[in-house]
Amino acid sequence: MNPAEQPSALQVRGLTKRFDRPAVDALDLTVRPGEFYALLGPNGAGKTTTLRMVAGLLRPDAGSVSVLGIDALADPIAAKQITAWVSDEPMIYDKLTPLEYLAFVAGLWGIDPKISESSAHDLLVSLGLEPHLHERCEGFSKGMRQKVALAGALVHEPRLIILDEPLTGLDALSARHVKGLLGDRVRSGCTVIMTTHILEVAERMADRIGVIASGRLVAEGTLAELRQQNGRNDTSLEDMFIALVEVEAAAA
Ligand SMILES: Nc1ncnc2c1ncn2[C@@H]1O[C@H](COP(=O)(O)OP(=O)(O)OP(=O)(O)O)[C@@H](O)[C@H]1O
Repeated sequence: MNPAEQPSALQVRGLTKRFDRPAVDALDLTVRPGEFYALLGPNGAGKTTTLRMVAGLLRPDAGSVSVLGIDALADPIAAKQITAWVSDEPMIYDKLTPLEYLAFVAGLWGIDPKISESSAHDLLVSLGLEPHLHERCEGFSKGMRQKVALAGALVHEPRLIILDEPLTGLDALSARHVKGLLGDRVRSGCTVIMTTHILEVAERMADRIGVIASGRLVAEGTLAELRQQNGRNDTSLEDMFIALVEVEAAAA
């Protein structure tokens, strides 16, 4: 397919969710196929709520979500088959070992165990879990559980990988493993959308960065484009982020 005809990896239009006040406010967002997209924003900006709606875990009040051309609200199962969602509060089955957990998830997706076994093994090894493959998850630290949950989310070879704060609480080596794995997936054509409060990660890894404040996209672009929009070439992402968020807070 001509790249110009390829559907967006994610296209969100007018996405809205209100709790006691608007959490996501008529949000438009487009992420291109094969892009590493970092979503930044202050606490309570609406990042998780947005991504939970995209992943089909929360029904929007209004708006549309399209994942690689699939209308995710009209056909949530088709959208979920090509999407991975990794929450910041991983849930795994404690009584299973990482290999058993991945075999269980592969079974849910109907994947042939002969195929899933070796890819599950490779996935867990790439995340540094080789010494723990046969230990029950109940004794695992939060970071180890996060990595098992990430591996589980990738078992069905999703084309769009959505992660909420995947690096929080990981030690330096684990963070490197996760970043390496995500980088590999992007190089093989997957799209990654990730929220993070670690601006250095966004700066280093993301092709484009979106900044959300009060449920709206207030800035978007490559780091160079964000600097240009800000009118300064020497500004750090942290300075730009704080300036954007302060402007939004003053306007609210
Ligand atoms: N289930 C819920 N019930 C009521 N309010 C909610 C619920 N989920 C989120 N909110 C509210 O919606 C707003 C957006 O929250 P959200 O978790 O999306 O922000 P966030 O950008 O992910 O923040 P953080 O960086 O702190 O994780 C907040 O004001 C939050 O209190």
